[in-house]
Amino acid sequence: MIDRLIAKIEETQNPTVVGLDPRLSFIPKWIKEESYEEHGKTPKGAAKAFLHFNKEIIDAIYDLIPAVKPQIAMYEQYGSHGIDAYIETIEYCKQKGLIIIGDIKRGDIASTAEAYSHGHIGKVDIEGDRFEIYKEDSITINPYLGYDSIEPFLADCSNYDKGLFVLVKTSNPNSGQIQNLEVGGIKLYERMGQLVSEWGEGLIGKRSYSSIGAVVGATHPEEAKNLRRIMPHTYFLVPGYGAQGGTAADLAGCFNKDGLGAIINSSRGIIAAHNDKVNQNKYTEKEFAQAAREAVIKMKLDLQQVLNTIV
Ligand SMILES: O=C(O)c1cc(=O)[nH]c(=O)n1[C@@H]1O[C@H](COP(=O)(O)O)[C@@H](O)[C@H]1O
Repeated sequence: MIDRLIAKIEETQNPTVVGLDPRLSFIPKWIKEESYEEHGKTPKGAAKAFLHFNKEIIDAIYDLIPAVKPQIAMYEQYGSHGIDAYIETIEYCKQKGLIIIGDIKRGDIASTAEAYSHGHIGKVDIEGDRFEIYKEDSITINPYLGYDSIEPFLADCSNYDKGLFVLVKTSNPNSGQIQNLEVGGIKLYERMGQLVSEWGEGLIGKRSYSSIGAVVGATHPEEAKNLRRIMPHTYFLVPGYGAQGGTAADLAGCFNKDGLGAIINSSRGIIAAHNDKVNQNKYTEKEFAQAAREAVIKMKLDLQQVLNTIV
């Protein structure tokens, strides 16, 4: 998976992943009204509005970016219709050649983890016939139950060229309550960084990076720099840029000297750019996808400036 992701990052010259985290408040009124008219003001109406919104956003930006990260919670809350919208969003993005990082943050063990793995990145077996269900290329995993919550995914990563992004140092304000505790003379997130690096050793690709990556928040630049040193062969998925306050200056420590090593996520900053205060009155309701495209271009320039200081 990691070699495919790096190839797409190089092709687009853009280490950006756009988070597809739709909310009804971001969706233009005309899309919601069309959907409610056909499907009612119901979970189905909401899920169909998400799908329409996502497709227009993807049409406007797919040529500029290597990857998308749909956040499953936004869809799952609407039950089976939401899950259908999640799956159809992934299929649409795959048709456009994008790498899919499913933000599912699973964290169970043993046979339960194996079921998550088969459903999301492997295949499910029904009486000897095999089916791909969600079709992500990579998924986010919570590792704080230990190796038993990682190991069941490794076979599918290897068999189907898939990957994981494992939470190491998360972007949220209170992540330090647990992740920065001292354990055996180092911080817990540092220990987790060592472990994720070890767990990924069997899945190193041609470009010397592992398909087992790490989630490292842009909002904690010192910790990111520290982790970059601890885990040189681990790709970082970096959320927290933009809406959560992470800036370009905070990102330099996430990259390696080769200009690789990190892919930066922005969700609201791109897909809700038309609602952003700085863009007030700049876009009509019909121009939301154009607003997303312009936000991607702005982010790309911002990231290129960071990369210019590194390589
Ligand atoms: O795993 C993630 O993607 C993630 C980890 C983390 O530490 N912080 C974090 O914000 N995220 C996700 O990244 C996205 C951030 O969205 P914005 O703040 O709107 O850019 C959401 O989907 C979060 O669930």
